[in-house]
Amino acid sequence: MLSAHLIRNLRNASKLASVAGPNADRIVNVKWSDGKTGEFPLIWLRDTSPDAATYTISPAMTARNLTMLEFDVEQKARKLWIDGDGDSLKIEWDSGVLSTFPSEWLQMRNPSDQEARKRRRKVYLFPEETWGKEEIEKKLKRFSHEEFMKNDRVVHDFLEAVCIDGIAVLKGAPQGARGAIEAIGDRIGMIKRTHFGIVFEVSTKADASNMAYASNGGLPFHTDFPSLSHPPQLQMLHMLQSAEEGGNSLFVDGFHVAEQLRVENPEVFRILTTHSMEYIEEGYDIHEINGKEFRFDYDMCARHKVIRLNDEGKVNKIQFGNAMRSWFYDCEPNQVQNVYRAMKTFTDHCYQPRNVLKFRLEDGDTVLWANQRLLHTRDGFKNAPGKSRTLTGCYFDWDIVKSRVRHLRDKLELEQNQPSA
Ligand SMILES: C[N+](C)(C)CCCC(=O)O
Ligand SMILES: O=C(O)CCC(=O)C(=O)O
Ligand SMILES: [Fe+2]
Repeated sequence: MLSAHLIRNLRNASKLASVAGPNADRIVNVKWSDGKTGEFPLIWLRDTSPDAATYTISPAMTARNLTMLEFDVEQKARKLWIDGDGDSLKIEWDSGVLSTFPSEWLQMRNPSDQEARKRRRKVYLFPEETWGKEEIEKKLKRFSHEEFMKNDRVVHDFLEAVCIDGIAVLKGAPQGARGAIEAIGDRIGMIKRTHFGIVFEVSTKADASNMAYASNGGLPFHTDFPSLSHPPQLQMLHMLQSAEEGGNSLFVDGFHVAEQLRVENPEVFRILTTHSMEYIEEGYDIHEINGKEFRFDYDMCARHKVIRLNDEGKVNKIQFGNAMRSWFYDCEPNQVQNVYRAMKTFTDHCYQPRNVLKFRLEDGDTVLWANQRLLHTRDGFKNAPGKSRTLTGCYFDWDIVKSRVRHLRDKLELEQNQPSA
């Protein structure tokens, strides 16, 4: 569904004035009464025609009925005309199918309108705004846990903040309430299960399966699970019992650090974006599933770059963790020293005070962040007598988180909502 706001804007816009073509490139040219124009590929108009023969649209599904196997990509139109006093474009196809395209439907999707294309790209929710310490301290968004649990708008705003800043905080769940992480997880959608279970507990334990469980010490900056080729994209931690002293949470925006290196140390940037590094994680974790203890043995191994770039050269993934880094470099021995220098410089940048966000999770606070973008850690801590610092945590993937944001934009009729079919 389209937001009332968007529909109003488009309705107010203008009427269709004329249609011409298709031309030799099979483009249909449309003009609106306010002078705007649109170039619509004929075959695209057939393929996306908003009619019941072309699409099945029900509350449970939006899907195209046409199959590519049977679809004639050279098909022609018998007749094209502007109908209803400029309200719609009508096309009668050779096959006999009749399509009706409302004026606002065409404006919204106009492939030759740069604004329409720009608006559509926002549907992927990739508006990352990278940050250093100063920026994030000003804009880090904190929401009330209680409001999050009962108000959909808060769920939307919280998750949207995570899309943009890569991190946001929920304050003040009922203290010591086990189950808070599951309840938040249910509000978001689906928790991503890993070899540490659905929900894990961070506390100092015997036979630790991870460095975070091994001592009250601090940890080095890391992303979780560099041992995986597809590590969870988001991580959440909820503080059940905070330490008496220390145990602060630290975050650094890996995308920001990567961009700094690109400018300030191009050789290090080159090595980290071209040389793959291997990570291993061998051991077992005992966790609970449906009230029963479950032992999972694993032998994880993955190889990837610390900084991964997409096809356009934009930084789109950070993965690094010193605890799981392996011994294998798969390069000539004389290159290894420089790989170490690069990892060292990357780490030094992560720790530079201009880059680090540090705060304390109080009992009942929760933080959700982008695990393939931010590196995180905690500093060492001292427990209050008879108490043990304890957090619970879980993971998510972007598809679920972003789906929730889009769904809420639709349900709450927010301005940013976009059409599906
Ligand atoms: C938080 N925990 C222990 C469930 C997983 C940590 C993964 C890592 O150290 O990379
Ligand atoms: O103890 C903490 O605050 C965080 C530990 C950690 O790195 C994790 O749970 O992934
Ligand atoms: Fe971690």
